[in-house]
Amino acid sequence: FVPSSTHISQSSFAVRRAAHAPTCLAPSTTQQRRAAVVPRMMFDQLTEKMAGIGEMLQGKKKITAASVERALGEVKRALLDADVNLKVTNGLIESVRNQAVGKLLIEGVTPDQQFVKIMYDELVKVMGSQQAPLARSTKEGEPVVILLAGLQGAGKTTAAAKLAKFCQERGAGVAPAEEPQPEMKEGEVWTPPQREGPPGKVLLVAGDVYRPAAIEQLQRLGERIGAEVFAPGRDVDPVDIARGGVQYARDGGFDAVIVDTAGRQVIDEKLMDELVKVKGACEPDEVLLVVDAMTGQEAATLTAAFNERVGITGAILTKLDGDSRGGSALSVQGVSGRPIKFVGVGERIDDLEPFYPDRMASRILGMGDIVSFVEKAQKQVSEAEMAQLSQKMMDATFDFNDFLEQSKVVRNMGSMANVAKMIPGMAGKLSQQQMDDAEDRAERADLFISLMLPEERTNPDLLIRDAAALQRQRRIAKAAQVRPQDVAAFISDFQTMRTMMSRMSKRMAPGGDMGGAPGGGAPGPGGPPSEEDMLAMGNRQQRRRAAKTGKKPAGPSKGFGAK
Ligand SMILES: Nc1nc2c(ncn2[C@@H]2O[C@H](COP(=O)(O)OP(=O)(O)OP(=O)(O)O)[C@@H](O)[C@H]2O)c(=O)[nH]1
Repeated sequence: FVPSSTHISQSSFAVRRAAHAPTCLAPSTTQQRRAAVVPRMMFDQLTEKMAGIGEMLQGKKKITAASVERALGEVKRALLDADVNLKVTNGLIESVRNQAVGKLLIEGVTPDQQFVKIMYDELVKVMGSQQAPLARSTKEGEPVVILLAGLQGAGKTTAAAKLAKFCQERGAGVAPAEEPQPEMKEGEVWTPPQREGPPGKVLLVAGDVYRPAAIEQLQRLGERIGAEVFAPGRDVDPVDIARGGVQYARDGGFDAVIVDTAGRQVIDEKLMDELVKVKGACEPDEVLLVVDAMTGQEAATLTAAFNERVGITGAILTKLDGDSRGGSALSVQGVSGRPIKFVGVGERIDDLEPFYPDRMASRILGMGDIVSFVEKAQKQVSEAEMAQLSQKMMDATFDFNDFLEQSKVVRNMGSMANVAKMIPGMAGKLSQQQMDDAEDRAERADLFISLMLPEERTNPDLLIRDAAALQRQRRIAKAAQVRPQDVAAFISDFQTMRTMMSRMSKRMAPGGDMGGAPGGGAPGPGGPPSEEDMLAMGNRQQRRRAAKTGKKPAGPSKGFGAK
């Protein structure tokens, strides 16, 4: 299993369905995608500019004051354009300047690399340096109490359910008090361990009695994740609801209790007072402000205001998938002194991630984020499945069902844009058009496979070598309303990919010339195959094909399923 290359190749290899499939889902999918294009581009702009700044110092022998000033001018513009708070921006620039100017070059490190490293360290620092873990209960044997606050529509109710699911799965914050939180050294990251045994018992408390549908929304979400919801109703005082909810959780042996509260349109004194009282009544271990990333640096100002008025322990930054200009992520800690603990990256219940300053800095600098990419991939595919899959790759028995399964994994990881952002070197490299095309091509590949007979899916040779292979391909093309060549191209590229995967897996397996690590066929110490390896393999194939047919090898391949 090779997460990056396999997934990306499948996505980019797949074919446009929207144009052909008679489905009413296509327009809304496209609309949603378009809606997300503009804001997402804003974050990409920051990444693009950052990449350009490193290039400004390329070829220089040492970092001079003049070159640093020029680069810093660009950094400042990029940060302000991304709506980063002015004070935070100035602090960051000053710090980078102090470190960069006159810095002696480390042997083997170019000035641009050194500058980028300084920038990276400063970005990480500005965002709080380390991942701030969810609090644990301070009272032995009692549930951890988490209070959520925020403005209307920030995503508070959704965040409550997402957090409940996170606590059920990870057991974060629900460990017994006698188990001390590990001491973390500078730069070390603590990730809550995956919970063993039954899921954590989490209670959701419906304390938003003002928005008519808030209680029902929480009940629906609770039902979906199998978490009990404490909801005495809209006529009860929110302070009593919070107190009663926490007591109910204590009596019922819950591991965590999450209290949802009423949203505010603006900072409203009356509701703020009520929040202070709710806090007093439920004595939370954690008070998290849910803020919307779309509001840029406003999210940071709001966090500071709530902290001053109510006292909070951190923030959940939502909708980072929609507008990740960076302004909010980069400003919250610096302006409010409170860390971002989680980020919301989509509307689905699983779309909540702990916030890692280092990974975010990598993304901003366009260095990609292989760590969270692999983590996400691992969550989707169990180790046993990975071992089975890599065996299939080695034996070249990877079939169309496996292909579909893999496509599903990629989809579950998010949009093509999100996946691409996490791969080093890919961030900012693909245009929106290219990503849309890749997603559409993947959908069309799925369509072709859905039109195959079960025996064709498990035995691709029926579509490749069988006497009736051409007839079978034509049948699929007709049903999909595409040209037979389109199906033929897809199948031929599938076969090429299968052969390539088999060779690659063998090379990476223990004893192979790329010396893979034991188990699962994951890339070994030699790392994943290089681009040259991939090309060499493609060329070898072309040469072999050319030798067979007596024709000269064609130019560079246009890719799987390309028209
Ligand atoms: N794209 C995206 N949408 C989100 C995210 N979090 C929440 N939303 C959406 O934002 C909208 C508002 O979310 P709610 O959870 O209802 O907001 P709320 O803060 O509870 O609203 P009030 O109760 O009015 O204060 C919903 O449509 C959610 O699906 C996220 O991380 N990404």
